[in-house]
Amino acid sequence: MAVFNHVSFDEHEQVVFCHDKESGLKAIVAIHNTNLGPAVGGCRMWNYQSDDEALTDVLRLSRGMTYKNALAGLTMGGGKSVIIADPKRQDREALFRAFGRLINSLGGRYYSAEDVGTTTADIMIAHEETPYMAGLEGKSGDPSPFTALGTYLGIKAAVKHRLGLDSLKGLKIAVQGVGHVGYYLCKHLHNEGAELIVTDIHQASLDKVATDFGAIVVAPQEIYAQDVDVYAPCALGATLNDATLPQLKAKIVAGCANNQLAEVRHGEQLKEMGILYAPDYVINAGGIINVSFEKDYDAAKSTAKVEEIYNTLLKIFSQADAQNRTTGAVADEMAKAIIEAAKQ
Ligand SMILES: NC(=O)C1=CN([C@@H]2O[C@H](COP(=O)(O)OP(=O)(O)OC[C@H]3O[C@@H](n4cnc5c(N)ncnc54)[C@H](O)[C@@H]3O)[C@@H](O)[C@H]2O)C=CC1
Ligand SMILES: O=C(O)CCC(=O)C(=O)O
Repeated sequence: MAVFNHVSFDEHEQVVFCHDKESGLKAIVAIHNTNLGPAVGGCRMWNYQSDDEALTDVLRLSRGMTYKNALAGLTMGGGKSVIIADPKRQDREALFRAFGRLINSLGGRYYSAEDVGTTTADIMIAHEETPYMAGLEGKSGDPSPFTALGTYLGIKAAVKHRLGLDSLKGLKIAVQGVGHVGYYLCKHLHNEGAELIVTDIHQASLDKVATDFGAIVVAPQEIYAQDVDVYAPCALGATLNDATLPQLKAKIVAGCANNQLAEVRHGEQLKEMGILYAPDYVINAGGIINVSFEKDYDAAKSTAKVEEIYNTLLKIFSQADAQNRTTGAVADEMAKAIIEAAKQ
């Protein structure tokens, strides 16, 4: 397993592999860039099929956090951690205590938080072993509702730009993944009168959105080809790839999942297809923005900053049109300028 020659290695500052025999913890922490401040990004717990798959994920996710934090105007660098384990695992205390000790050993270069497969309860356990945890209960808490708010506003910005509409009323929106963020997102969309088509691999989550918001449920492999206005990827990454792009009928792709494009060229393909893509790390910054307010937490201030995502996206969309470039290329350029300026 190569690290420095890995296809997703992007001059990461530090990659730490950890094993704890007693708890069985196997984790990787990737600190991508700290120009803007200590690295901050959540911890994902997943049944990775191999160490290499976990490494790829943490390298890609941590890079995304650097760009996300920069473009959201936060004084935080980018990092992420992954735990190789079943996310449904029941005995979690020893595991997250060991994880907390791992994070503590990094001395504050990286702060962790909740992500796919982890909960704020896990984060609170780890916090007993280290101060370097964010999204704490009683402080900023679960970032998911704020990620959902930002994603909802990002969908509205994309609809405004691509369809010229101020409301989502009557629009059809396909949501892939109705977990922590997906559920709250569906609530916003439903409240504004959108028609929802959803999928997930977890039946109880599907039942809940069907009951609460009248969503139509389809099988996971059927979500891409739905005749909808917006496709919102809200599960795992790399779902925009060679197999799925030809199926898309949506005019807009805008969702909260990290690393939606399998490769950069899939962003170019979306542009050629006339599909407006809201860059993932811009539209899904609501959670990390909320986490950034952890100290002296103020929900109103956090909400106001999350609302800025709407205008940031409109600016990216307009610039991409004017320069005939992909939205991803424009967002990357803006983020890189901020990261470089911080270095100076
Ligand atoms: N929680 C947060 O505040 C943030 C989350 N994100 C990203 O948003 C995405 C969702 O995050 P959460 O809602 O927190 O995670 P979650 O784990 O609560 O929800 C993900 C959902 O996707 C479903 N899923 C997994 N594979 C699937 C498949 N092949 N087809 C359909 N559904 C599938 C899962 O069953 C689960 O219900 C992730 O990519 C995460 O990295 C990004 C920024 C912040
Ligand atoms: O909101 C979170 O879960 C923490 C930040 C993060 O990991 C993310 O934005 O992907």
